[in-house]
Amino acid sequence: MERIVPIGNGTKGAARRWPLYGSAASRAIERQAAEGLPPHALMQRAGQAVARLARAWRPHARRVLVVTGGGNNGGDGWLAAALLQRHLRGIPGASVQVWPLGPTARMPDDARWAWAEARAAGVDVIEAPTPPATPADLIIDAVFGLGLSRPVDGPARDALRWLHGCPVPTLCVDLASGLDADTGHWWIDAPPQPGGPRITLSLLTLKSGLFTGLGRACAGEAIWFDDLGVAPAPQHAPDAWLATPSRWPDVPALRRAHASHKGSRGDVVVVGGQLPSASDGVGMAGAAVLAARAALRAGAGRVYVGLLNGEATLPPWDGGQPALMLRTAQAVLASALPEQAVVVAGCGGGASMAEVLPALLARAPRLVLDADALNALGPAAREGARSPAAPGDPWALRRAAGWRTVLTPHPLEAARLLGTDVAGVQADRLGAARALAHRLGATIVLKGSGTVIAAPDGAPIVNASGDGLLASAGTGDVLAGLIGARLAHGDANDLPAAIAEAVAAHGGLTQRWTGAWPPTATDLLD
Ligand SMILES: NC(=O)C1=CN([C@@H]2O[C@H](COP(=O)(O)OP(=O)(O)OC[C@H]3O[C@@H](n4cnc5c(N)ncnc54)[C@H](O)[C@@H]3O)[C@@H](O)[C@H]2O)[C@@H](O)CC1
Repeated sequence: MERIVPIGNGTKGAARRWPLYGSAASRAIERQAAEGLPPHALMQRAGQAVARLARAWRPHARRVLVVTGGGNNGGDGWLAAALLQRHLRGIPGASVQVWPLGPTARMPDDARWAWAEARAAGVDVIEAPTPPATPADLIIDAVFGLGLSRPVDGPARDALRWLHGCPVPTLCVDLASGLDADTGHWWIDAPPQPGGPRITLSLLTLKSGLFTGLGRACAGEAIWFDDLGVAPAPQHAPDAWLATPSRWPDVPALRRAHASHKGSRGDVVVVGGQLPSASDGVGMAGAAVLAARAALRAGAGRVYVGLLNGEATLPPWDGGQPALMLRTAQAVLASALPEQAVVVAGCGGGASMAEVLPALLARAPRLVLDADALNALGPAAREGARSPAAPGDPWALRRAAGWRTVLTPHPLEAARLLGTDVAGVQADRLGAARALAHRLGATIVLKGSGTVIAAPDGAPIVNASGDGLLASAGTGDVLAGLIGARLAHGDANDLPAAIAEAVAAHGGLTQRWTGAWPPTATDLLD
């Protein structure tokens, strides 16, 4: 059994790249494993793993309440109840209660066997928890696991509303009941944020839905994994990969490179940051500066900022990072920078972005499109999807030239590009990122909890770092700058993997934060 998140520093699991599986692949792996094992062996191992983690996490819990559903997730719960009952037997005040939701008569074979074990061990079966509001020291949530793929209503929904609002420490078996294993969609109308301390133990496989969408919000402080002694066969291709913790930017490696110079670290130019015009007075230059500062901070050799809107006066320098080279976007376009540097386009670009985007699409072999660059290309990208071989289609030209294009949409920007809405994107983030990558022949970084990095080929990568502290203005600009710097370093051969390193490093910025107040985007770069 290993803890997957939060990611520890230097732990055994830290350097591993974890395969993620959805429900279909998990069931196929389970079927194959079960064929080579004695009856009920997997459920026995699952119940043992649950009981072991329960005891390790809450060693002093005396009153345990196990809430079970009618499938094999419930079976895991029944077996854990049996084992905990045996462990606590004879201890004054100890009790193990099971609250079955729904009839036990139609349970699958494994679960029926586990139910019989629990009854033989003498667990107390109850109809519903009675007040007080904290009926136990520990709750085990074993209602739904892989088997949930539709909304929950009726008594089960009421029970889950109670369970998820309960302040008692809760161990979720496989998945928090209500979470979709494939997508991280939440199937009940209760808040996904738990009412008390919570952890999740994923069994047999790590499910994709644990790490994106509402997965992390529902799973609690930690996600643990027990493979039940099963190694998936090669034919079971992962649906996604969990990103490894990032060692980038690798400061010791930069230190060792005695013979390097700023030119060998690569150039980044950020094009965006609309300056306020006399007519509208709206300026967004800070966004481009943030992206540029992030690129510089992450080790890019030279970083330029091409600000939009020539009417306004260009600030002479950035007082916070005087090493940045400020100029107008027109001056950038008049130079060879679009061809030679990694171009990060869009941060704070406003409506003016549309004027420079066609030139950047046509000229920049390494292009990161963020924010207003994405807004500027919305209809064009959709048009490209309908007729990808249309003459002059920049996407077809970029693909043919083997140029690198990275899009970093948040869910609303992705929804615009896909012609859907935010709910549609969030309901299946892996699918949305993959669809966009296929459509444009580009690499997509779909931001949000569990950022998804999807290329046209191969399984997507899901980022595991970061937390709610990233939900503030400017952090997206910082991410775009970090991706630019990562691509500027010459060794980004595996593009999605390289981008995943930048995304992981971005998430890691909040992990370092120890302040009493939430950080601003600028604070994260200090
Ligand atoms: N069979 C085994 O040996 C193993 C089973 N495992 C466990 O088994 C789980 C999968 O078991 P199942 O396939 O039985 O699925 P679940 O136990 O997740 O759910 C199936 C049950 O939920 C009901 N259900 C589904 N959606 C519902 C809804 N919206 N409203 C009300 N009821 C609903 C179904 O009618 C069925 O009774 C895994 O998540 C894992 O916890 C693992 O421990 C691996 C080993």
